[in-house]
Amino acid sequence: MFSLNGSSFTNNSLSGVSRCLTQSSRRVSAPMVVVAAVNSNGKPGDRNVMANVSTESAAPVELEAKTTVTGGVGDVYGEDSATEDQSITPWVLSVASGYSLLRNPHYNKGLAFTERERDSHYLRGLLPPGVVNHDVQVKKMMNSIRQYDVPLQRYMAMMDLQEMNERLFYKLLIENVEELLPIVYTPTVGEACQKYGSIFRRPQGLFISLKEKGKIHEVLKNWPEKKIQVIVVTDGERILGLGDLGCQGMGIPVGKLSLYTALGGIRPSACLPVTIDVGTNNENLLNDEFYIGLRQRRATGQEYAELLDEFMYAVKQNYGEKVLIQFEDFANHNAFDLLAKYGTSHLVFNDDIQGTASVVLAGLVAALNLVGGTLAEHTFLFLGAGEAGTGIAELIALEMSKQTGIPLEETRKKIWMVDSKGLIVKSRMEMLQHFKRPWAHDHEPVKELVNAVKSIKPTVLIGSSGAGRTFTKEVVQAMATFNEKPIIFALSNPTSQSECTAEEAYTWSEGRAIFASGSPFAPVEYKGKVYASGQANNAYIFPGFGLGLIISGAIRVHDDMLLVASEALAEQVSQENFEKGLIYPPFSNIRKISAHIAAKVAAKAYELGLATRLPKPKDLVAYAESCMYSPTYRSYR
Ligand SMILES: NC(=O)C1=CN([C@@H]2O[C@H](COP(=O)(O)OP(=O)(O)OC[C@H]3O[C@@H](n4cnc5c(N)ncnc54)[C@H](OP(=O)(O)O)[C@@H]3O)[C@@H](O)[C@H]2O)C=CC1
Ligand SMILES: CC(=O)C(=O)O
Ligand SMILES: [Mg+2]
Repeated sequence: MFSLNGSSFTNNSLSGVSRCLTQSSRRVSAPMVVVAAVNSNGKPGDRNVMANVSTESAAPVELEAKTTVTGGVGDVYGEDSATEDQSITPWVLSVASGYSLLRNPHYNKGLAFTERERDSHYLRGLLPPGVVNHDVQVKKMMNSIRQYDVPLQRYMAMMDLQEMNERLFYKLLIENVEELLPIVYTPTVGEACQKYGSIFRRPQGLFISLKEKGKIHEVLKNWPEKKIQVIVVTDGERILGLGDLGCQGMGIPVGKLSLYTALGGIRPSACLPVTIDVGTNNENLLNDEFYIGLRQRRATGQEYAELLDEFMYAVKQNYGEKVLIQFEDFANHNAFDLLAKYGTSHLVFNDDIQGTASVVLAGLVAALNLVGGTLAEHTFLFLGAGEAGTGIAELIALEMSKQTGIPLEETRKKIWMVDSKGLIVKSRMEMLQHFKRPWAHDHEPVKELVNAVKSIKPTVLIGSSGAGRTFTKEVVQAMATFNEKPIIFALSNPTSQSECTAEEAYTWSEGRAIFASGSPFAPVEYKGKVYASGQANNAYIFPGFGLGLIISGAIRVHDDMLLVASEALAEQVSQENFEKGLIYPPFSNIRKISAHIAAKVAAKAYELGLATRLPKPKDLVAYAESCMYSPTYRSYR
């Protein structure tokens, strides 16, 4: 659905085949496009009102008298109150048809338009005569994508499809999720971000740079959709384990939001990808003639804080209290502060700190079925004490504390961390960033990971360093000497940054490791047995988590919601999965999993008094499922 400003009116106006709806109230069941929507008398909110009458659904929609084009009732566009010397903008609601219908990704069905639709929507001659159904289109598209050997080419083919036929894109992704997730998400999305400047074609989200300071509220209105429910925002400073990619980080919010739709059932039109561009400290990008972002070093301090603050309040002003803002891939020197600052005023969620914590805790709870013991009986060692590492550690400590009644300060002592300077110990306290301090325990300094492993003797080793191949043979072998079944998570993305490969984990532990990684690895054969590893990635959590917040109308995120999301995910691991050594369920079941996560998160929101959608539905799983977007084609009258 497009609501276009004056400048794009010509491109999208519907030529001779357009028909205007001028009655004050009528049923509409054809694809509708707002072709001109310019604030007529400078009345704030006019464009929002117009967006409300537009709909992506082809289902009949009642247009209330007060929101129709004829003015009069309510005079929402100021047409009646305008004096003769005041100008107003003439605008129409048009039915998308003919060429413009084929160019509209929300409504285009390509060769799946029926004979009747081809007649009634002026499509004759614009399409070849063959008619194929949605299933055949999916089959054909998968064949076509499989022709590409290079993952980045597959990524670009998927992006082209998303811009051409949205429902085909989502059907393809949902039905082939295990094959396509590594394309639209990690690892390929990492390469796409590195090359985003060269492959950039059309806007997939909003770029908000320092140039837009003071105008962010207006910039948000340039986005064609008005009913936004989820925003994923990055400032591009820590893109996966690839570092500062500046404005090119846009691939991440775009990818995450396509998973919100495919995996969590959030309507595509309700998703808004945003990249905040405050510059980059990446010299290669600054010197790259094809770089698409601001060519300056990163703004920091007050300048940074002011831009972010303006953004956060403009979002609330535009989309209301209940829009979910997911912070993604910020550097840790901003991420923790932003979460703390806006956690009390906005519905915010940091995927790297909180989503990752929830998915890893789920994997650990499931792994206990294979190794035995309770969480509190295990000892944890992390390589990497940043957002992911300390976020996971805190949630494990919280869960241990809830299970045992032991205070949090005590349960934290079961968790150790190594950063780039070595083991985090009390003697380093003064020099530590605030988020590392709870993990500084009594121990002599240790520089190398392998020595920390030998000294602490963890049962669980978690890599969250962004540094590839740091779980060496010696490290994995050490884990395997004092653990019958060492639990090893190599969380760093993309694949190049994984702390070890699946093959290394199984081979060096002689097939005994319980292994999961952030980016997927193919099954490994070791001594005649095949080992399939799980993907410990926050993609299991955030789509269902966000859905739960939305369906309950939650106004704040609470740690207990992360715990129940974890529990819901762990419950979805079947006996059959365990028998294969898996601690996560297959992604092919993800929509069912997301509905369960959503139901538990929503239930917790109601319990905590944070839900605003009343009354509470009786069966939250069924309700969550009923709210999920389906990419099935609609029939156009
Ligand atoms: N699987 C998943 O779902 C997720 C995976 N991740 C991945 O985790 C990684 C880290 O992300 P995040 O925590 O946000 O990043 P941060 O930058 O916040 O933290 C990185 C941490 O790793 C430490 N570190 C870096 N290099 C080394 C090294 N060679 N040896 C020891 N420690 C090292 C850093 O040390 P110091 O503090 O001293 O600089 C820091 O403590 C990324 O690759 C990201 O893709 C993140 C979120 C979710
Ligand atoms: C998965 C993810 O969020 C990350 O690697 O940053
Ligand atoms: Mg991330």
